[in-house]
Amino acid sequence: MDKPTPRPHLHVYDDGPAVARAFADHLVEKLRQQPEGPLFWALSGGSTPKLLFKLLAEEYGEKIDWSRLHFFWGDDRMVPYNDPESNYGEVKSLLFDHVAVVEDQIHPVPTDLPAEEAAEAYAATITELLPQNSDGLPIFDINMLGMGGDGHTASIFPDSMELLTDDRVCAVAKHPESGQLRVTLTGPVINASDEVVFLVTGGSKTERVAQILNDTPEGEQFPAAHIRPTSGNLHWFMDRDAAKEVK
Ligand SMILES: O=C1O[C@H](COP(=O)(O)O)[C@@H](O)[C@H](O)[C@H]1O
Repeated sequence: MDKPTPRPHLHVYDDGPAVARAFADHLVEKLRQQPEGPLFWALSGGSTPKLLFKLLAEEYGEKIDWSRLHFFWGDDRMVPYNDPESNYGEVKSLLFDHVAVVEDQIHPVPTDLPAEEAAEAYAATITELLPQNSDGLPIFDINMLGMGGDGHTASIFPDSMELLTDDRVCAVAKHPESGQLRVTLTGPVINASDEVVFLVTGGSKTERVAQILNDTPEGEQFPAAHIRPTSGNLHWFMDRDAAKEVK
């Protein structure tokens, strides 16, 4: 018999800033519980992470041993690092420029390469640096994700569900409306993470969150519903608006 999928841990706070603070505290606690060694963190873009990076820079500079953190991205857009669309560029200006991170431990997607080459090079970097599970998949300690209003996560969109089972570490994705190219971690890699944490806020996500977390048949068509780490450590940090219709 298949093992039942454990229920995600749901955490609901008043608003986006409270969600960002709760995640920052969660990170501090994770470092405390795992007091030695590196912590491999896959970051995401999005509105709530922006609040998080600003908060970490302003209030957590001294609370975190930054030398233990190794930074990667769950997805990034194929734009220069100084483009406002760059997920890496955002973290650099909001966080890395203000705290004692170790430069050599920051691993952005090499967006100066053509997209397919960038995906392959990024997969090679991740494979070289991270520990692997028995299936040869890299293990991120924390994979932080957002969810778009269309149910996408990382850059796995509803029209490219095959990326949820792709056997590569990274793949090229295309935004369904703008056609913008991106590099994303694939589903098996996200699900091999020791812990996955969604940060989702705002009333524009209420219906999608309910479809996914209430286990409705409609929810299955959205990539975010298929993120079920084999470790069982799945957390959804939400504000009241996003979680309003979760039963
Ligand atoms: O395109 C992206 O969007 C998602 C969700 O962002 P949000 O602003 O709706 O929270 C994000 O997780 C992903 O990294 C980003 O590239």
